[in-house]
Amino acid sequence: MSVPVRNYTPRRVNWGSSGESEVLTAHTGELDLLQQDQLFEEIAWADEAREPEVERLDASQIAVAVDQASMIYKIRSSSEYRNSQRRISRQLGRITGSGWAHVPALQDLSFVVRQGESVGVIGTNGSGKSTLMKLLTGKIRPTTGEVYATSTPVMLGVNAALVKQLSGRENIKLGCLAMGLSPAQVAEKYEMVVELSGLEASLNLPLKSYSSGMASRLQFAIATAVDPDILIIDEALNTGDAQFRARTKRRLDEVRQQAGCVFLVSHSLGTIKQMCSRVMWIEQGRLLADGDPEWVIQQYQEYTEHKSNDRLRSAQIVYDRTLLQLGPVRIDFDGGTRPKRAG
Ligand SMILES: Nc1ncnc2c1ncn2[C@@H]1O[C@H](COP(=O)(O)OP(=O)(O)OP(=O)(O)O)[C@@H](O)[C@H]1O
Repeated sequence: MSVPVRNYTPRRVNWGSSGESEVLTAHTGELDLLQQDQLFEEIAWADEAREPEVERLDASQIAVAVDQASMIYKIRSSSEYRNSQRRISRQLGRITGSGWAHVPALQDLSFVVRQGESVGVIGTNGSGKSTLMKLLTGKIRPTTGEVYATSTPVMLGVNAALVKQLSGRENIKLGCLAMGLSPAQVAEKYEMVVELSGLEASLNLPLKSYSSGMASRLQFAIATAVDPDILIIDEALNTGDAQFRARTKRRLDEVRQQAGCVFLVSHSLGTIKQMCSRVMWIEQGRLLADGDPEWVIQQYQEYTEHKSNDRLRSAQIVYDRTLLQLGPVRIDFDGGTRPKRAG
């Protein structure tokens, strides 16, 4: 059975005051026309409905499929804000049922990740990376669209519970049991976890004597004991030294070889380059780039450099130019091949 994935490629780009426009197709050399100093006035989808390209995929190779997923958080507005606006808000509230604010976090994301891929996820603060990971684990449901996963992804964050009063050894055993391993499986995995943590010399000490980097390493080592099909790592590797990263890479390679896939969310571009075969850049809630790590990271660095020097227009140009190169994906499933929904 197979899952067709459709690529809609045409987009219309208008730039300059002359109102020139040209339909560009993603993945063509025409994009060279767009030099960095050109001003983009507008980027919009081409209105013309073109026959989509259909790429045939084997469903057994798919780990995760995200289909036009958007996420809007609905939160209560702060009381100070409500108080300062009381008179107006009371009147408005009568009409709109207010007191609630809507925070858009992700907009219309579609992509497919295959078994064996290691995907780096980058983006500036608040761009939507963690929200996407929460969608993948099923912790939250998308406001619109759908997220599918062939098995429940295991999220490894820096906040996994460790007990401060217990030793490293006891934490390994407890942590593995808490993740659902049987005592026999814990015994089987124990040495691997110890080796991966690289903390042999400190394992008899209580956890409260560990540095935050040591604690993160232990968390990481414990979490990878479960051989998850889909592993999500959120920032946990940043604190590790070069030796730890080398060991981690070996373990992640093993996880991938066991037909799994790995998502690594990190602000450490060096770690991402070292570990990942594919990089997604999420910015302002949109999937801006998805592909070769070197290329995506280069665009991202250019963008953040402009931003940090307050060159907002230039940053916007990099944003628009990068978005142009992304071939949007639309997902259709054949009957019976749909993986289960995440969550
Ligand atoms: N529980 C929540 N309720 C309301 N808004 C939220 C919630 N979680 C995240 N947001 C908002 O959603 C947007 C995306 O946040 P998210 O945490 O996904 O970004 P991020 O890329 O992981 O950021 P960072 O790199 O700083 O960790 C932000 O505007 C954030 O304020």
